[in-house]
Amino acid sequence: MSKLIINGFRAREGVVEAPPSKALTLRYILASALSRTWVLLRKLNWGDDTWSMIRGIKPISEVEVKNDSVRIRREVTLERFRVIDTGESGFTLRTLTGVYSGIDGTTLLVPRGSLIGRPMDELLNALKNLNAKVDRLGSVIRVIGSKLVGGYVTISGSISSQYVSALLYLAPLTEGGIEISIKPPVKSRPYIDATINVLKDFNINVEGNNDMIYVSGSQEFKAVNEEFVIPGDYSLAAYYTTLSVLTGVDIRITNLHRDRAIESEYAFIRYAREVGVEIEEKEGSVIVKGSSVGDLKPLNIDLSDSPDIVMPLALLLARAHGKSRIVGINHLVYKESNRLRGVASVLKCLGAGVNIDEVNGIIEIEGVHEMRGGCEIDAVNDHRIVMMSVIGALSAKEPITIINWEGISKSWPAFIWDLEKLGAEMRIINASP
Ligand SMILES: O=C(O)C1=C[C@@H](OP(=O)(O)O)[C@@H](O)[C@H](O)C1
Ligand SMILES: C=C(OP(=O)(O)O)C(=O)O
Repeated sequence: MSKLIINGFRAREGVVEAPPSKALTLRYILASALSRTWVLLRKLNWGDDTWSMIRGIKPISEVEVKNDSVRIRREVTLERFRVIDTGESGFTLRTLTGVYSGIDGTTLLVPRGSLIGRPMDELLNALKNLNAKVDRLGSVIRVIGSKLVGGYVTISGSISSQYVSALLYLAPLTEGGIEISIKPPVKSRPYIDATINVLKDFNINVEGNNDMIYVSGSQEFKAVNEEFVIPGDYSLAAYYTTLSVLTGVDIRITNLHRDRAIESEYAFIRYAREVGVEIEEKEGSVIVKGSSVGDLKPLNIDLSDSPDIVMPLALLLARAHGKSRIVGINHLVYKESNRLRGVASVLKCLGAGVNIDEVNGIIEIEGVHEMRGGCEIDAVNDHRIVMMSVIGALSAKEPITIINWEGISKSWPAFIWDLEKLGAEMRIINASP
């Protein structure tokens, strides 16, 4: 185990490129694996979750990885037994459980680390109601797949939108399609829309409104283009925005395209503006005017739709003048760690006032004028808690030590180097030789 010591920040360079979208990388890889024609995907997010998805599709597809691109197409194999290591990727485990339910053969899906114990039951029950043969042996999911008839199914919307994404990927593979009724409250809804948009890029027809979605069966995945370029990730770029504000340095973030954003993640830009940050958007770039930030305003908001921006937004609110309240985030406890607790522990180290209510999914934050530091944070190997800890620490008065930070590789393996280029002063101490 190593310790990451954050000493401070000396601005060096103000132009950075947003890392490619993790959520879209995974969606395009999975859809391409179901397409009979070759699809070229460029500028992928190369975090651990992408490798989990690539391992996951290999038994049913041809995959050629070259530089930062991948070519993929569906392959018909006679192989009828597969074991897949899904790593810690919730999206991979859930959507593959759905997809392999509709493909002949037995598949064992093996979750690792923090993914063991994350919720799956609602999805397994929904699939069983569609006559899929799925069960769980300890942490391993066993899927005995076959062509399913399809039908009507209800699923909770309050645990994870990825259950719905799983059913959406499965539906075209069934004979008669699936009608999905999502039981409210529906959390992370824009991620369902992101799945629907990617399916549309593969000629899959999806109908319906908010809580009722219908996807007809026996549809072919046929990519509308031979090539897709993955756009930047607004939920990851949010940490650059936060760094700009907390350190008072202007930063231009390239590779952010409004028209291809996932709304859950783009919402960060809207809230940052509400807090009082000046942000300009032009030609695929976001320019954050950290140097002209005055007093930040507190917020009272519902982030049911946007779980992944809670962490960077909490950092901004920790510097706001007054008390903020974020509600609707019960689902933060089901992520790579219990993120309500993670956010609280980072904010405490920074000296902000914080109160969490895990039952009702609420965080209250009392802003401070200056981030304190001088403490140790256990980032519990949760990539978004690591990012929050590092960015908070870069603006703190006293050095902060972060342990269990290696989980950063889930979505942004180059995070530490990318920040060093901007002027972050950090060092790593290896606890063992
Ligand atoms: O579908 C996706 O790509 C995601 C959906 C969200 O999860 P939930 O739907 O479980 O809230 C989000 O937190 C996760 O990082 C990515
Ligand atoms: C929760 C996340 O991803 P997943 O659910 O796919 O593991 C995340 O990236 O923060």
